[in-house]
Amino acid sequence: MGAQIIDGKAFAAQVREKVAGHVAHLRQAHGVTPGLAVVLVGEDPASQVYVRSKGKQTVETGMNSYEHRLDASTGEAELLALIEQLNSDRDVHGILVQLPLPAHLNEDLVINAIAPEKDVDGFHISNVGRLATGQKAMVPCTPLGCLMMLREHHGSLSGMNAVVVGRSNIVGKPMAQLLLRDSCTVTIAHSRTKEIEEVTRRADIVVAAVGRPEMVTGDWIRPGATVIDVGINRVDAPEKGTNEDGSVKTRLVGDCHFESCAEVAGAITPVPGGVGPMTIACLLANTVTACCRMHGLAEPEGLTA
Ligand SMILES: Nc1nc2c(c(=O)[nH]1)N[C@@H](CN(C=O)c1ccc(C(=O)N[C@@H](CCC(=O)O)C(=O)O)cc1)CN2
Repeated sequence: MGAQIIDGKAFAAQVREKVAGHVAHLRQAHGVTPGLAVVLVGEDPASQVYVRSKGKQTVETGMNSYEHRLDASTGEAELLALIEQLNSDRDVHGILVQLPLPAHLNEDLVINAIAPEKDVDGFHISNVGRLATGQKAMVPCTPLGCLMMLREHHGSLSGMNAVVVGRSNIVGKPMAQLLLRDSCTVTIAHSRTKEIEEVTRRADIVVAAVGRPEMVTGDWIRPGATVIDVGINRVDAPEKGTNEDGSVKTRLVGDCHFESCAEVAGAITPVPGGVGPMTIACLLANTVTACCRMHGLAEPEGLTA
């Protein structure tokens, strides 16, 4: 393995430290405590873990955490009424609705009901448009985390060739916008891209966000390129044996085949411990940013796009 490992866990800890420092300053100098409201509908086990972790880290960094857990059968009107209440609550600076929502709820409708200035996920159509047109926006947490790691690793990204594999609204598209804003030459590749390996082989930076386990292999990567793996896929791991109930044990893998990519790349993020931890750290950063913007205060340095 030749590649340097980009340690997202350690980098996320640094981001949280910066967030905590700025929160302490806001409280002492301005008497303001940022507050984050997280809404979870239903009992999806992974979502429950993420929401618990968000609440814990919010409190650990000195902010107020407001958790709203709603039954899986909650109707749209009830959810929208809660969002309306949080929109007008002056103690709440950030609002996040954990995704995925149960199938009977319209995700776009719900997200667009959040006040754009409190939309710490950066998913509201107004923030999407502002990002695309180079205006001040709330930026989606996962792409923001990737950008922070790339800036830390490379310094300037100006003039680099970046290929984003995946075109989702949550990661692929905003990632491409952020790289463009940092003056990269950006290509978005996807499942229909012809000779995709040749496209990625031209890249100085490959961001893989397709949701397909280990799709990107070492022969897709230009020697020395930086690989950011956004995928978090749980796959069977028969080599680890079975659980007490007889089911096969599992392991997490990214969208990149780690071993073969790491042979060729100059730097790579692992899964787990790469992009994932940065997602929650950037949520905390966005909450502080939203709070500062709402109160007309200086934004923390190094925590925004
Ligand atoms: N409203 C939102 N919903 C969802 C988002 C989001 O950004 N906003 N992202 C994901 C889930 N997510 C946060 O919500 C998230 C996913 C993964 C991790 C993480 O740290 N992963 C670890 C591995 C964890 C494990 O062992 O299972 C890692 O990669 O090291 C954090 C947050 C979907 N929903």
